[in-house]
This record gives sequence, structure tokens and C-alpha cells, in this order.
Amino acid sequence: MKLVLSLGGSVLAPRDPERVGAHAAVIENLVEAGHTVGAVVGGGTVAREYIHTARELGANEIELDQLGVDTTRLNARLLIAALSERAATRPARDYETAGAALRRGEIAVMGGVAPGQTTDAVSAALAEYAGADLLVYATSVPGVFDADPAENDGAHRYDELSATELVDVIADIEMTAGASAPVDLLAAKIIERSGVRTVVLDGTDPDRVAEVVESGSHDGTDIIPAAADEPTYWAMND
Ligand SMILES: Nc1ncnc2c1ncn2[C@@H]1O[C@H](COP(=O)(O)OP(=O)(O)O)[C@@H](O)[C@H]1O
Ligand SMILES: O=c1ccn([C@@H]2O[C@H](COP(=O)(O)OP(=O)(O)O)[C@@H](O)[C@H]2O)c(=O)[nH]1
Repeated sequence: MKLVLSLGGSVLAPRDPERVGAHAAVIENLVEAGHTVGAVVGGGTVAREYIHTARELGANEIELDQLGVDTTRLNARLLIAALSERAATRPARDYETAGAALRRGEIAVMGGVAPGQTTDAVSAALAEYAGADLLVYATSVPGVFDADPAENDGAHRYDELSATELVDVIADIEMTAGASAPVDLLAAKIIERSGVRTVVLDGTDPDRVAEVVESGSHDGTDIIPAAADEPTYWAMND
């Protein structure tokens, strides 16, 4: 299958070579098994540190986003360093370049693209552009909740959610540079229109990514293209 993997900066823990190596190994194994893989890497704490410092210095939100973009590309280079020669040599800066790499059978790697969004949207756009069979958001929480689980002990995880419902759930999350959301709003809208099958899961253990590709099973949130019935919930502490 053709997979686009969104590796949140929080998950890649860029300064931990073991973690980056483990994610690279899962990607290599998937390619070895015949899958086509595009990976999009987030900015993580390094991006947020730059953004925080520059905000204190008076930078505007577009300047802050641009710092974030540059950091995601540095992190993307770390993933490339851990991948074999099957990977493109540098992070693609646009979808045509990444798509061309995928057509050549390479592992395409991207960071950010433009201010006003996050790598969540880049992942959704690459998935749409490349005609991906599956889009996986490997993030630091086990799916999409009805409230931020970091701030609400009683937050409930959605087992599945339509893309339209996802838009509603995340619409109120702020869009400032460096903001945290399991999937950003633009990504949700792109998923809604593209209909690409999407899963949001806890990707701190890279084996969970391999499992969802190979067996379809996961403990995260399924984003289903068509309008869903009533969303189903799992209590966070179940
Ligand atoms: N409704 C929600 N469901 C899940 N996570 C949420 C929600 N609202 C806010 N968050 C926060 O989003 C964070 C994930 O975003 P982020 O740190 O940007 O991840 P990544 O680095 O994987 O892109 C989580 O730590 C969580 O606290
Ligand atoms: O195409 C992009 C990708 C990223 N960013 C900026 O870079 C930050 C970090 O990227 P991302 O949120 O994807 O990183 P993660 O949440 O995965 O650490 C974002 O908050 C944005 O400010 C951006 O402006 N455009």
C-alpha cells in the first residue's frame, strides 16, 4: 500500500538517536515488504523553543511559523540520516518533488511547507497528492479526544470519527505558531475532501505504525471519510 506517515515532533524526539533509528527501521521494513512510504516530520520541542524565544523578541506569527518550518526540515534531515539510500537525499519542499520521489520508489521525506499551518496539513496534502491508501498520524496521545487530555482527566477518546466531526472537534484549538493539536484544522479539511483513510495513534512506539499498516489494527482514532453515526467514546482511563 501507499502510506503517508506524519511523525509528530513530539514522537520523533529528535535528539534521541535510538528513537529516530527505530522509526527509520520501521519505515525501511515497510518498504522492504513492498509498501511505498512518504514521511512528514514535525518540529517538536526544538521548534517550540525557537518560537518561544522569537515571540519574546517581538517576531510576528508568520516569522514564528517560518522558524517552525525550518526546524521541521532539520528534523526531517535527522530522519533521512537514519534511513538508507532508499530515501531522497533532502527534505522535499513541495508536493511535486515528494510525489516524484515516491513514483521512483524512494522514501519521500518532508518537513513543513508554508506558514499558517503545521506538518499535519502537509501530511494530509501529500496523502491527497500521492493518492495514498492510508494516512497515519503518529502523535504523543492515543488518538483524538473530546478535550485536550493533557488538561482534562475526564477527556474521552474517540474510537472513530468522521472527517467532518473531526473538523468540529478541533475547530476551537488555537492556530498560533507552535500550538499543539492531534491534527490541525487544515489537515482535517483536506482529509474531509480527499477521503483518504486516516488513523491518529500514539506513535511513541514505532511498532504501532507497522501494526496498523500490516494488520489494520490499532488503539487510536479512525477518521472515516463518510459521515459517521454517533461517535463512540472510550474513557481515557479505561
Ligand atoms: N482534542 C484533543 N485530542 C487529543 N489531543 C489534544 C486535543 N487537544 C489538544 N491536544 C494536545 O495535542 C497534543 C499533540 O499535539 P503536538 O504536540 O503538536 O503533537 P505532534 O508533535 O505529534 O504533532 C497532545 O499532547 C495533546 O495534549
Ligand atoms: O508547513 C508548516 C509546518 C510547520 N509550521 C510551523 O512549525 C511549527 C511546528 O510544526 P508542527 O506543529 O508540525 O510540529 P509538531 O507539532 O509535530 O512538533 C508549527 O506550529 C508552525 O508554527 C508551519 O508554519 N508550516
